[in-house]
Amino acid sequence: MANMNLSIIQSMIDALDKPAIFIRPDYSIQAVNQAYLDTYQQPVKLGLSRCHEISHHATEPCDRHGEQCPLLYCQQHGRSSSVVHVHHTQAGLQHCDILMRPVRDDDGITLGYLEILNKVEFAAAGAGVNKMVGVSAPFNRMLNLLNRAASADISVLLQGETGTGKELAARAVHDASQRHDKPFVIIECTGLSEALFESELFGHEKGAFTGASHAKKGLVELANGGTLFFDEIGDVPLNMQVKLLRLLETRSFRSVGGLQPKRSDFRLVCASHKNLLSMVDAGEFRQDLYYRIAGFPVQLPALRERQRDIPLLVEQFLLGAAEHKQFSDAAMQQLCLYDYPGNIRELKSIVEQASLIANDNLIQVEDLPQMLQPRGSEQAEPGNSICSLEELEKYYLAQQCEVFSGTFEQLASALGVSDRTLYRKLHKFGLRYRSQPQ
Ligand SMILES: Nc1ncnc2c1ncn2[C@@H]1O[C@H](COP(=O)(O)OP(=O)(O)OP(=O)(O)O)[C@@H](O)[C@H]1O
Repeated sequence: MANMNLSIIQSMIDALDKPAIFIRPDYSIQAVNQAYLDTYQQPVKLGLSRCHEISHHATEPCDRHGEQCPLLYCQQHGRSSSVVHVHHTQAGLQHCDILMRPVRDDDGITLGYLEILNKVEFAAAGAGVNKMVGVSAPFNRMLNLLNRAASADISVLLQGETGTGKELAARAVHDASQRHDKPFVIIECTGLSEALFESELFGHEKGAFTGASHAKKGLVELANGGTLFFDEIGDVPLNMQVKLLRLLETRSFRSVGGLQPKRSDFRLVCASHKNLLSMVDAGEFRQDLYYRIAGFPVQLPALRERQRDIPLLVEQFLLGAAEHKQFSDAAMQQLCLYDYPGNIRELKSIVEQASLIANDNLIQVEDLPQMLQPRGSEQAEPGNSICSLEELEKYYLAQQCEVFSGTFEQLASALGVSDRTLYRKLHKFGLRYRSQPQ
């Protein structure tokens, strides 16, 4: 590449305050800025060092290790790519949101790729800190979406089964947004009566109703400048949905007993474990409200879709429950095989229970709750955990859904089954492959 072009690119990345490099299609780093050099441990030799050697300490590109390679995506699709990877940095393992763009000359010839890195501060690849913990591909894909949503002021809808971390994700969006130093206000929608709904949300004036001895600000007003989080929005009854819609459309409201309209400037985040679109179809949720709240929908993966994160989460929860204890290999295997209908919350409670039950520092299979005991364990040797072939099949499928990088059809073919059979098996085990047809 002409030196002229390279010096322009160098000046361009020098102007960025985020770590950035310019790489060639063979992954070699041609230009690097100071922020990048400060972030990573390995020294960069221009023209020789390859990006994956610096960020992953790996001799091969990321896609050989089951991660989506942003450079490959740019090459295949001719457009920018964005993905979250876990990198080796001076500060240890860290989630980085990578934005990669092809750089072309005046004739449209691709000169190379610009890679800009953005640390995902609200996630952790190791236990010990109060952050969203995980390293699996479905978890990293979710981080990528949360990070993107956080930087805009768009309304975010978090959908996922109970206990998948929706409230934690809502806080992460707030903490990573420009509103992070303003209030984060939670509205728990389950079980709110109409009267409570209005006075909780909009506040009331003195004497507005019996017992209103003083005026009280509502949650909407308290959230001014910050984020308003509606947890379990699917539980808001239809007659209250109209009032909610009006608030969201105008950002203005009237307190109970008040005459003057008030305004509040808030960022909206909603969560639901129910499928809101099905509720719209069933006439249980207003369609106009759905489109108002679902500016940026994010699906949180179930724990059974991110089995790789279980040992890390277990370590995290042991730190809070019994720091000196650990699970035996057989017990950890059982933990990884279980379904977790209650997701991360259930895992946390299982870890807390088992660590209390274990008499010594090594938590054994026998210390786990009944539903995690291997089938037929009455006949099995103590500590010898045999799992059924069906469990093994589910475990293997869940792993492949996480690491396989091809299409749904390619996954079926790699597993030696038809598309229909794969679809049926995934459905049976409550699993989903990311590019699975609906
Ligand atoms: N990635 C994670 N790392 C560590 N802890 C997590 C993670 N995700 C969730 N948790 C923990 O799991 C528990 C459940 O999380 P949370 O309350 O955010 O789930 P939820 O989806 O909002 O649940 P619900 O649908 O029941 O309201 C909490 O104790 C939370 O701290």
